[in-house]
Parts: sequence; C-alpha cells; structure tokens
Amino acid sequence: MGSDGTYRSTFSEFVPIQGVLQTICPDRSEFLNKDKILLGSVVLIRGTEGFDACRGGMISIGNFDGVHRGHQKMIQTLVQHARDRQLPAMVFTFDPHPIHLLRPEYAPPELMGIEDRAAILEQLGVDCVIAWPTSHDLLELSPQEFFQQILCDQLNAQGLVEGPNFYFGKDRAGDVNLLQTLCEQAGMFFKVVEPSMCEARMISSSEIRKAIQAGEVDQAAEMLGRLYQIRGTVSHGEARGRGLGFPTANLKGVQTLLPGEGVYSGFAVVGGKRYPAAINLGGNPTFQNSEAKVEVHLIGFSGEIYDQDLQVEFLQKLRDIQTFADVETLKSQLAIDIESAKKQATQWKGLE
Ligand SMILES: Cc1cc2nc3c(=O)[nH]c(=O)nc-3n(C[C@H](O)[C@H](O)[C@H](O)COP(=O)(O)O)c2cc1C
Ligand SMILES: Nc1ncnc2c1ncn2[C@@H]1O[C@H](COP(=O)(O)OP(=O)(O)O)[C@@H](O)[C@H]1O
Repeated sequence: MGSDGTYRSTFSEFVPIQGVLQTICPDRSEFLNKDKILLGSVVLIRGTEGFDACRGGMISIGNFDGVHRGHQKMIQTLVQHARDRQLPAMVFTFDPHPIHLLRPEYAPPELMGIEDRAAILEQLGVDCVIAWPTSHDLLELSPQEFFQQILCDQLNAQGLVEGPNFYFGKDRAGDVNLLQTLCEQAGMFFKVVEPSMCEARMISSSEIRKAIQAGEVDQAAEMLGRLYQIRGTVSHGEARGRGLGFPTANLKGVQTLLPGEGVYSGFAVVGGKRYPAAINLGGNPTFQNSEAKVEVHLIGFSGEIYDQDLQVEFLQKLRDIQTFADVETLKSQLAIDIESAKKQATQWKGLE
C-alpha cells in the first residue's frame, strides 16, 4: 500500500518502447514521452514487440467484448491474485478476434472497441492490456506451442486466471484441464473462475448480443452491469424533426452492434453533458422512408450539435416503430414517448 492507502506494486515501472506502447487515456498521453510509466496507468500494447515492458505478470486471456459481469468477476480474481503476489495484472486479447481470419462471414459486430474495453479493464485494476495481432501462424499453434511460445517464452507468465469455457490453440483444442496440467508442469499458478449467471443463463458476450438484437436492452444491461452504449457522430438528416417540434440528432459511423428496430428510452451524452433521450432506431415509415437510421431526441436540450461525437445509452424498448395515419397522430405519440423516456431516465437508479 502507498502512503495514501492506494495499491503500489513493487513492479513499479514500465519501460515503453516508442511507438509500441500506447496509453489509452488522453490525459495520460504525457507518459508517452517519458521513459517510465507507473504501474496502475493501464497500458494498451498493440504489436508483438515491447513485451519486455510487462513480462512476468498474472494473465487472463480472452476477447472480453462488453467486459460483462462474468468478465468482471474473473478480472477481480485476477487482480486480487496479482496483488497478493506483487505482480502486474495483465489481459491478453487477440486483435482482431480470430473469427475475422477463420470465418469472417460469421464475425458478429462487437459490443465495444478495444480502447473502451481497456478503459473498463483499467477501472477493474488491470495494469496492462495486450492486443496481440492475430495471424494465421498464431492460429496454427497447438495448445502446447501456444502455451510455451507465447505465455512462457514471450510473456514469462507467472499465473493464469480463466473462465470454465476457455479454449486455446489450433481448433480450440486446449481446454482448462489441459491448461491446468501445463501450468502445474511449469510451476505456474492457475485458477478457473466459476461462471456468472443471469436468471439461469450463463452470461456471455453472445447472450448479450442476442438480447440487444432482440431489443432487450434492459436484459443486456443486467448482464453487462452497465447500460449498453453506442457512439457516433451527429450528421444532417432531412431537417424534418424540427418542424415536428421534436428535433432528432442523426447518428452516423456507429462501429458496434445496434439494438433491434424500435423506439427506446435512454440517455445521450454530448459535450460532456448527459441528457435523458428518446431514440428511434429504424426508418420513418410515416414518411415513406425505410432507410434505417439512429435518431436521438435529447430531452431538455436546444442548440446545434452537428458533427459532434454523441454517445447513447439504452434503458428500455418502449415500442415498435409504427406507420401513423397522419403527422398529428405521430406527433401525439412522440410526446407520449418523450414523457415515458423522461420518466424512466429520471427514475433510473443504476444497476445493483
Ligand atoms: C422517440 C421517437 C419515436 C419515433 N417513432 C416513429 C414511428 O413510430 N414511426 C415513424 O414513421 N417515425 C418515427 N419517428 C421518426 C420521425 O418520423 C423522425 O424523427 C422525423 O421524420 C425526423 O427525421 P429527420 O431527423 O430526418 O428530420 C420517431 C422519432 C422519435 C424521436
Ligand atoms: N433536443 C434536441 N435533440 C436533438 N437534436 C437537437 C435538439 N435540439 C436541437 N437539436 C439540433 O437539431 C438537429 C436535428 O434537427 P432535425 O430537424 O431533426 O434535423 P436533421 O434532420 O438534420 O437531424 C440536431 O442534429 C441538433 O443539431
């Protein structure tokens, strides 16, 4: 413990190699120009060089898409065991996910990008996130070769913490039983963390994707341990919303999974401020427009936010999109939606 009561590891310094280590938080960019980075500022490493900086840690391997409640429990265990041994807690992730090389047509949209994952992992106490470039050569390694060449030789891993459904090596041939044996032989610590459940279902990134696609964003939030969010840039639409009395910011460039079509309650964050929001995901059939859009009405906001970054958090699906007989009926329904969204956002106390 440091004098201020916070954790300080004896593994206190990283020696970054310029251009290889990247700090993930803009306010840490100052570290890039120094030759030492304090442990505790998570480092996102892209590339296969520069590992000298963070060898000898306790490691969890995985994709960690969404960093859901199951991941969180695993990472808490990882951090606790790393701290007990005065070692850095490290996450090893493949970039991109192996499915993009093996069966790209089945690659699902991500729940969050690597920077967002690393930021949440940091909040959980992780010291270093490695985004290892996925290659066909890497995916050809047998479980034993992967263990020896990557975990032992490259990373000098001191221990591993995984979930029960972890597989590794070519064709996912290695499981936790094999990993246990390999760790024992290498004199390495190994722990399997019990799966986290949500109403009898094991929490997984794919369950969360299914819930989001089905519009069950509240279920997804339960599994994630936070509201599901997307981000994009506000672009110009048909400038019809203002005339209706309900301007909507049209979001473009969303890189992650979109919830299923419908009208949702939630929050929108722009310029560092958070507003309750009513969100329309889909077309405007009342105006014979079927183009799928992401439209966000920020409740209690006025002004221009074109070209600004906007983040949307989803609370609940309110209804399906409808084709209204006339504009007045649409406007009456919009007023009701906005009232419901406002009420839900105001009453929202967060997740337990
Ligand atoms: C909360 C909300 C619910 C909406 N529901 C519907 C709907 O059920 N049917 C529909 O045709 N359009 C719906 N809209 C979309 C409006 O038709 C759309 O905001 C309007 O056409 C403005 O488009 P613009 O941003 O291109 O100007 C909804 C918009 C919001 C904000
Ligand atoms: N409360 C609000 N919610 C969303 N956008 C708003 C709001 N107040 C003002 N705006 C501005 O109005 C724009 C949306 O107006 P709208 O008439 O729907 O035009 P467009 O079709 O270009 O989206 C937004 O991009 C934003 O710049």
